[in-house]
Amino acid sequence: MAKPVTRVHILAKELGVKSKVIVEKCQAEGMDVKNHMSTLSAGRAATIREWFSAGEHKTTVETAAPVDDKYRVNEQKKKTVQSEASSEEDKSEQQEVQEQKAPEQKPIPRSRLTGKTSTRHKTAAKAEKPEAEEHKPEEKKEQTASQKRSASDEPEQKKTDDGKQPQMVELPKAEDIKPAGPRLDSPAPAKLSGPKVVRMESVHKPRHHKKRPGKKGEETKPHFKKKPQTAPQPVPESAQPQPVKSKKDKKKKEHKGGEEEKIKIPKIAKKSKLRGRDVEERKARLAAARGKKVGFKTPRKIESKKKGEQQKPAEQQRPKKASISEPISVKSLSSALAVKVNDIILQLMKQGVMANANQSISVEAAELVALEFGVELEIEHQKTIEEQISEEFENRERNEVKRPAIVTMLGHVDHGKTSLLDKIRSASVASGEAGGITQHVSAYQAEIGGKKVTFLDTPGHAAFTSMRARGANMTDIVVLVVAADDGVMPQTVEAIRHAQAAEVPIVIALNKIDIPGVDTNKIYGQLAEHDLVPTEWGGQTDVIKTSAETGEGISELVEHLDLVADINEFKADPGIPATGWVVEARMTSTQGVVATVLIREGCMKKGDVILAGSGFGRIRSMKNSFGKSLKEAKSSMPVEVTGLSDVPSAGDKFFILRDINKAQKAAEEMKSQARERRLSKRSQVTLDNLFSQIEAGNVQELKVIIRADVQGSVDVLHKYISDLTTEEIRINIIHSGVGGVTEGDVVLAEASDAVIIGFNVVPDVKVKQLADAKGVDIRLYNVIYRITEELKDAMSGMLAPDEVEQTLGRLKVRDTFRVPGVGTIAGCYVTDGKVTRNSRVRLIRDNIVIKDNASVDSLKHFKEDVREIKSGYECGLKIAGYDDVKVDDQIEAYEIVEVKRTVE
Ligand SMILES: Nc1nc2c(ncn2[C@@H]2O[C@H](COP(=O)(O)OP(=O)(O)OP(=O)(O)O)[C@@H](O)[C@H]2O)c(=O)[nH]1
Repeated sequence: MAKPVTRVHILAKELGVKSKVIVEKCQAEGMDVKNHMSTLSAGRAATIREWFSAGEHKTTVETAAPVDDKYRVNEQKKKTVQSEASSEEDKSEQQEVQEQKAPEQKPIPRSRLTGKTSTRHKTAAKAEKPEAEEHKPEEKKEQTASQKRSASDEPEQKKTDDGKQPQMVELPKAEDIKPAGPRLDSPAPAKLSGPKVVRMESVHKPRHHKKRPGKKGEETKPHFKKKPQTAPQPVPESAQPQPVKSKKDKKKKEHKGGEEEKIKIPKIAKKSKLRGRDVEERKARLAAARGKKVGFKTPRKIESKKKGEQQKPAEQQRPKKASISEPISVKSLSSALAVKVNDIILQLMKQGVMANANQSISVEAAELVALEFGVELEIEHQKTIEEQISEEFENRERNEVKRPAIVTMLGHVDHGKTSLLDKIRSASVASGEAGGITQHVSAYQAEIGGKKVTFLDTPGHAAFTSMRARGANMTDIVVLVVAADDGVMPQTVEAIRHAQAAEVPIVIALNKIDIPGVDTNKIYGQLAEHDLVPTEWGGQTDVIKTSAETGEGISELVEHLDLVADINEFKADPGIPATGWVVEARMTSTQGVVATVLIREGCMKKGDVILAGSGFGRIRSMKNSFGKSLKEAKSSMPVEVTGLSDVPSAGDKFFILRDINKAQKAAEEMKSQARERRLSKRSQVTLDNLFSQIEAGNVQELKVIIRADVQGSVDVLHKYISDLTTEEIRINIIHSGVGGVTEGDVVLAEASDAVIIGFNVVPDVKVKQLADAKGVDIRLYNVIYRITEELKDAMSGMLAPDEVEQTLGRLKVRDTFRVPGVGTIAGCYVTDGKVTRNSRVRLIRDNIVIKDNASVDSLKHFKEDVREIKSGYECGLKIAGYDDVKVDDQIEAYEIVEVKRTVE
């Protein structure tokens, strides 16, 4: 659906110029346009189009100072912009060719040129149709000639692109064209009021930019409906008829007669007055036109424009610009926009956002609402106290010294992570650490042979990644544990991806080396396949052979990790007040809140004021990972502290502060912000918002996770998707694998801001729920070209998922019945949602799609035909045209719904 307004970057894309150029030009002309995200009314957009269109869109008064020719978009340039294939070099060559050609073309009226007809010609032709009817046969002839020429121009055009020969051929022929008189089917010229309008709006640029991408085989993919391109109908000015006798049109005719320059000069002098009136008039016309045709404009606006001066008091009071600070609640938006809360709730509902007055909404939702009410919304990001404190800590002067490395162990199940950690810890105890192993701890510092290393014992890859997702990049090094008797297994690969995504050094612990007959070379080969070429093979990855059983290689591993810390210069100032992360925290009945924190840098003492997430207080007690009471702890040390007022979350930052009141204020603020955050949606990169994120400079790299039914598909997708990398955006496939989308994929996608592409696979219900909760975009396909098409469209801001699949329910096949003459009936149990007679269904076996997009032939409850069956009931279902249903198969019921786009 078209929108009443647009944004600078969208218009820039359309015109093929940089947003910055438009912004600068607008500012120079006194328009209130701030940046590439600024909204533009349709009137303004039309004015800007004219500035940048080298005379094609004659829609506004000629009041603005001319745009520098290099920014004007002529036909040739537009073509270049649209053509994805053309390189920067081509562009500059093309410009050169045009510049050389320009003096030749100048004296020739545009209407005489063959090739593509400009919008202006179309207008002229339309306006003069009645008289032209008399010359129809002649015109038809001309049309055919033009068509031929236009077709033959294509190769000529290409030559130009190659820099061999410029376009605009057959100019003399065009002079022969003498179409005269208007055509019958032309609409009557618009009658407008307003004395200062020099030229009328004649041809609208198609407003609908968001359409489904074209199907395979189509040469081009128009993103909006173009009027069928008829043959060019150039109308020489001399032959133009004058059907309208009004003064205004006479004036218009004068302009067409080539006296534009003369008229421009006095208009420039009256610039500001004219612009205001003209823009207002244009807005009114466009609003009225839209209201009639598509009716998406709010009735309020149309009415107010119809009434002219008599605006409603509420609208009069409404500001043109408003600012608001995050988090944005419906109430605060209501007062900022001067719009009733109920009206805002209504607009949000139209966007599919359900919120009450006190609820927080996302920035995007707020911007869209503001847009609907014609208010430009500025979002002020107020620094939270935590951010202020964090900044203060970052900006402190430092006297840095080496600190122990912080290490996380990852690897396949049963490859020996826990055994290795236990061994290191007991070796550490044996090597003189006081106390004893009293309990299982989530982090501890080992000291073997004078080398200190801190180990984080996270429960799995997901925890490691979700910590990272929260900004808690606690780990300096990942130790990848690979059992020598088992080699690289699926979870090892997953761990490699997580570690690679975290961009931390990876050290391999080749464990269980004590087991006889292990083939290390085979494992090296497997590791090399995942870009981890061992140093023994001349690569960069260190492999330490260990045995948690015999203790072999343990001290070597610790020494090596210490060395990596040296090489990577993990440094910190041990003297400044400490800061770091919360590793885990719990409430106990005896000690209150007990939190294990990891000091990233600095020093903390018993009695210090601590702020950790929503908790604050004075440190009552402090213990090391062996249960020994401490008075002081330094960089890279994990310690257990008590004294916090509230249980912080794992991954929260902590700070040692001087002022307890400041700590209390910050903790309270964080508590309320955490609540607000939970309520408003997280803005994860999705294909829908990809373009706006690229434009805003938030994304230079699109991270993708691929899941497919077979390895062959994974390989093909790898190639196709990697090939989409452009100058503006790089595609980075961070993980790929065979089988359904897993929870691990979703966690990885969330942490890395990646999009998941599934080919012939589906996520199970739990995974889907997780993805929804985390705002992770899972895109499912069953045709490869659709993937590349949609990615391309997303990257160019043209994605139009106006048809969206909506899952209705899931069924489990409990039994199958063969009915002669009918086929196989699946005896199903609806485990989730519902299935209807009109649903589309897909058959899934082991998370792999076996049959998709099938319809339901029959749906029965016992012997009765039914329209739908809800969760908890059994049914007999026949999939149309498919009989290979097996017990334990899953059937997913879904429907395709049209969803209004909300993407900018
Ligand atoms: N022979 C031998 N066995 C080992 C070694 N390390 C671990 N094991 C055995 O391997 C099994 C699994 O070890 P764990 O330490 O529990 O493995 P894990 O990777 O922590 O497993 P999860 O915590 O389930 O992921 C246990 O029976 C250990 O005794 C080793 O170096 N040599």
